Amino acid sequence: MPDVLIKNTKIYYNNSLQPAEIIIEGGKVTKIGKDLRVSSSDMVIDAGGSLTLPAGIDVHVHFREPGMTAKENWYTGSCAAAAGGITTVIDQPNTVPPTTERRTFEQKLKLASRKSIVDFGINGGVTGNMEKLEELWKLGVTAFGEIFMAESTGGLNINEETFEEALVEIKRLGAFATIHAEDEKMRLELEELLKGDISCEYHSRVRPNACEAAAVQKALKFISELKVRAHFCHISTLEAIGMIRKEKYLARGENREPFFTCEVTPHHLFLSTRDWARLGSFGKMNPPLRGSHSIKALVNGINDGTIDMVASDHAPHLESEKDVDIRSAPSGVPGVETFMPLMLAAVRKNILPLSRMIMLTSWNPAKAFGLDRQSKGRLEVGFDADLIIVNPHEIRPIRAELLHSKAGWTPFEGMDGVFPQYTLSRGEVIWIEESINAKSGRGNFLVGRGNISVDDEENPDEAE
Ligand SMILES: NC(=O)N[C@@H](CC(=O)O)C(=O)O
Ligand SMILES: [Zn+2]
Ligand SMILES: [Zn+2]
Repeated sequence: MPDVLIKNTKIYYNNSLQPAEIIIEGGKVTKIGKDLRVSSSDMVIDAGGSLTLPAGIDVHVHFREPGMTAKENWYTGSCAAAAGGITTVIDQPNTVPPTTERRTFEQKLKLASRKSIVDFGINGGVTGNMEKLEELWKLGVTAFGEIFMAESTGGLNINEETFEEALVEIKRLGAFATIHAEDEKMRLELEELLKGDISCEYHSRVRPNACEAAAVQKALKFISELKVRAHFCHISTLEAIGMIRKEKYLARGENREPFFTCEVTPHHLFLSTRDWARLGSFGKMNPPLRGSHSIKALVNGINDGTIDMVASDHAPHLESEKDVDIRSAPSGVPGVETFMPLMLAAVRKNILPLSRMIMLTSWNPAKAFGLDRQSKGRLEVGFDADLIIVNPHEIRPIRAELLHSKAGWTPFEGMDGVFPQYTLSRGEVIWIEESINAKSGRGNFLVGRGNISVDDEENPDEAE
């Protein structure tokens, strides 16, 4: 008897939506068909004609634990993820203490394993800790970074020399670098020049498009010289999109995969410098809100394949912390729970096709971050049953009071969202009828590629 039968649903298959039934056994999808003639199962979900889609994989969250648990913790952050249709997250290293060595990695792993209700990866931080990268990689970090080329929350930014050294070491390890690309020197110069500017828009001026473009250019140079696998976090500008498009075009010309991937956030897609008036210091994040030309370029980039994935950069801060003058406010906005709802609403509005949205939120992140190895990222037989069931016609305004992050507010208040009716993680229903249905700690650690014991297990013949 199957564990779960999803019936009366539609899936996206062969370029169209098709009626389907799905059987889940042992946490994996084991059968998909039009009419599977199953007489009984432990659990039957009648989807009532709604869609079943792969759940989201969010490769960029800041769950703030250890050290900043007033803002978020692994339980609240993962509940927000589940309620928003995300079943896999990758946590960033700028916690307190930062995840830059064995001790702090193990501390975070323990906390996350005890509390998370969704599966998770943990990234390793890059500061001056060159001699620690190997141990972190072997412990199973998913990737290194986000490596901060400029100042942001946590103050983990490094200079150009250290950045290059880190990429050399990451290449040596056969690992993967994720990069927060903004130019610190330019930011500091502009900070000096814009001293008298006390408007909120100041934050967009002190980190202008050129600030991101300069850093992306430098990083691209190192990446292609070293041929190191890399990923650009939260790309936000017309200029950066142009450079990335060109590099990918050159790679195609040489008949090879590009060395890098990139992500864009929902806040850079759906908010703009026009929102400064509404959001004030709550609109402060790095990179900052951009103008309409950049937003058009991002939309083009997600449609033409220049952008590989969407990630939330969920960076919760409390209302009391944000509600101060623009210079004192911390940078970052919450977004893990609104990520999929905003993307699904964008599909409804024909901003992008459903097929592209599925790629951007599940398969592409799984592939880039090596989670395909762990059966993540597809609604297909043999893959983990990480699924959402959604009615795409059910658009409702986003309301902070209904969200689960400790942040308690959202920059997307009142905007349209399509929320999941069900979220399943490895076949378990963890979100149903507007409530969480999961024990803390049910989430699994997705050990990274560098962990030797994993490789030994998977390829016993190849072990040295
Ligand atoms: N995006 C932000 O503005 N803030 C992030 C850090 C980061 O991603 O730069 C945070 O951790 O608060
Ligand atoms: Zn960042
Ligand atoms: Zn971030």
